[in-house]
Amino acid sequence: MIELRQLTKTYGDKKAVDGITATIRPGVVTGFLGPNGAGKSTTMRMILGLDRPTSGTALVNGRPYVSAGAPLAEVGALLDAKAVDGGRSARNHLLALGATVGIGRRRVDEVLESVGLSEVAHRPAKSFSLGMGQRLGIAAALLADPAVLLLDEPVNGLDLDGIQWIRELLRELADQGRTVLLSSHLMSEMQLVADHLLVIGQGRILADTTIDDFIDSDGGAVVVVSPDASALARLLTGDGVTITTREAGRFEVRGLTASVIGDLAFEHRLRIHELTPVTASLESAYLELTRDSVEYTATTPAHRKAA
Ligand SMILES: Nc1ncnc2c1ncn2[C@@H]1O[C@H](COP(=O)(O)OP(=O)(O)OP(=O)(O)O)[C@@H](O)[C@H]1O
Repeated sequence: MIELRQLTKTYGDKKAVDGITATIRPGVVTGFLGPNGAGKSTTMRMILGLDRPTSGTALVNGRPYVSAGAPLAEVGALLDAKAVDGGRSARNHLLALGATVGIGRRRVDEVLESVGLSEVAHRPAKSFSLGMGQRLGIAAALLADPAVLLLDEPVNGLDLDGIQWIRELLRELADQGRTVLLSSHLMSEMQLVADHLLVIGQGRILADTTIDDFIDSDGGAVVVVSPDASALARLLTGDGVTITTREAGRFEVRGLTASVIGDLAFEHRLRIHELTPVTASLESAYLELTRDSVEYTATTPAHRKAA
């Protein structure tokens, strides 16, 4: 179990993590999600004692991780899959790591087998593809059989097969009663692997919920294409209705059904060329939730609200 209580990290006048309180439970895969710069890595570093909180606490199994007796056996972490001596073989890398906590060949070979690297175990790590490197990083995290796993962007760069593999592995680890926390800024990947979501934006919690409830919280939207878009958007604007202009003549409405929009347009003699309900998806719920907290955005017009 990981417990965050009012966890805060300030760099200069920037709050990278701003009073996060959450409990990450054993037995489920928790996805830690947020746009670039949201504070995910900083939070994970504080959990691992690699960064000191400005205030608040991060506890692993009831105490700060730095004070854990056998750190490798307490928390398995993948923070940077490239942090490997590339000249060493995968097996030697794990043997060297294992030697620090009395883990020998048998366990190393077992872990190599479980991440599917047995056949390339003698190849130098620098010859590994991105996906193989991620597998090696995960092998290192699993080595001492920890009860808590913390994986930063573990599916980054993996192909669909690799993502499937991680999903099954994480499910198995959670089913064994472990605490599994993994971060990503991509909802599409998270949707495939997590049961529970902790969503942050600009250092603050935006959602702490199951994936199913997260999807349900998004009522879906209706896409409207109309040559009278401005007049129609003005007509539809009201309490509980959100209108987002995607491009000239096309906007998205939340809070009204397609039939209500169609009837209103008809009554006011406004033309509609397209009226399409969009089923709620995790991706759309996520984009909606984090829209105002995206720190680095390439284009703004797509998110502009209609007048
Ligand atoms: N050592 C540091 N010094 C100053 N600012 C920092 C430092 N580390 C992180 N930050 C800032 O804190 C904020 C949170 O960064 P962090 O890396 O935790 O975000 P993230 O959610 O992991 O992002 P990404 O998805 O891009 O990895 C960012 O604005 C970042 O620029």
